[in-house]
Amino acid sequence: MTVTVERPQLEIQEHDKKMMIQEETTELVLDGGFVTPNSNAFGHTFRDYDVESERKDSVEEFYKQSHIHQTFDFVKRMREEYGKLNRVEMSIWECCELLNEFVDESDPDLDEPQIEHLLQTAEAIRKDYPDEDWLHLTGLIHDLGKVLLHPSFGALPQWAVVGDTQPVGCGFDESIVHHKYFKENPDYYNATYNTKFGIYSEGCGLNNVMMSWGHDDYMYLVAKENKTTLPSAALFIIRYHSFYPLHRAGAYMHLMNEEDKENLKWLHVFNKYDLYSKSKVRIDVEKVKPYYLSLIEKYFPSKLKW
Ligand SMILES: O[C@H]1[C@H](O)[C@@H](O)[C@H](O)[C@@H](O)[C@H]1O
Ligand SMILES: [Fe+2]
Ligand SMILES: [Fe+2]
Repeated sequence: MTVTVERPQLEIQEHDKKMMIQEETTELVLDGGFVTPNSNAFGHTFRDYDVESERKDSVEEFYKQSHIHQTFDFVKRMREEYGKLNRVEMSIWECCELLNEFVDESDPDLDEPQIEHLLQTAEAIRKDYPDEDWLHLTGLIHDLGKVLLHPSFGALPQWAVVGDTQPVGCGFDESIVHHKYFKENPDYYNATYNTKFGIYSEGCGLNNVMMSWGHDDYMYLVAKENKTTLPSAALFIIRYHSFYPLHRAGAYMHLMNEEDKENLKWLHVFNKYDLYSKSKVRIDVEKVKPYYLSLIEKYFPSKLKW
């Protein structure tokens, strides 16, 4: 398996050298030294949705439900409803703690509580990019939108919160995991939606594209409406990190504008840590907490509307 990542705005010669070496070795050494493992916590390659494993059937059932129910109308309703941000007031850290009880049913690679995943991602980035504090914080918060699973957010079903995302309002690309279940989605037969562009146009910009509803778009809304000072690349990462059809398979590129293309470079960097830092190695929460609290204070108000 070869993973190609572009490290934006930085000298890439060193990186290129490593990429050449990695072809010869079994483990992939990338960027500042993060070693991407060959197999996940269950001993399989990452994001293999077909391999027989203890999570295979439940993950497939998850995508079946998701693909049936994520329609254009559903997404529109959810964006309007949850965009009000009138449910809870809490800090970023309080939200991290709320996630402790949830396990993501869409994930073939991880069955740990979500707070572990947040810290594993953030800490892995921090090692390789010590100066990009905004990217550390992005790692910590990128999945906070999964609080939609919590009773105080209406306890949404997993299919309305997690899993990969894709645009609605245009055709479903073949690269989407378990694509066949879209045949049970009414939009699949809607002539306005089921073409390459659907209701969109060439280069219209992802900001104008409605994405299937879940933790990405929700957390983007929370961060933006609460006036975070994080850079636009951070908001882009939060909003599209589950858009694997785009950032992994290269689908839907025709909808991107120039700004999206710039931001996509950082999403590629981020994705490696999001995906490959998933492991059974625990992080000492109390030890790293002061550092992350200082970042939260730098980039967010003390209480946010959710
Ligand atoms: O199963 C995972 C998980 O839900 C992640 O949080 C999401 O970002 C991924 O796209 C998805 O495949
Ligand atoms: Fe996620
Ligand atoms: Fe994640």
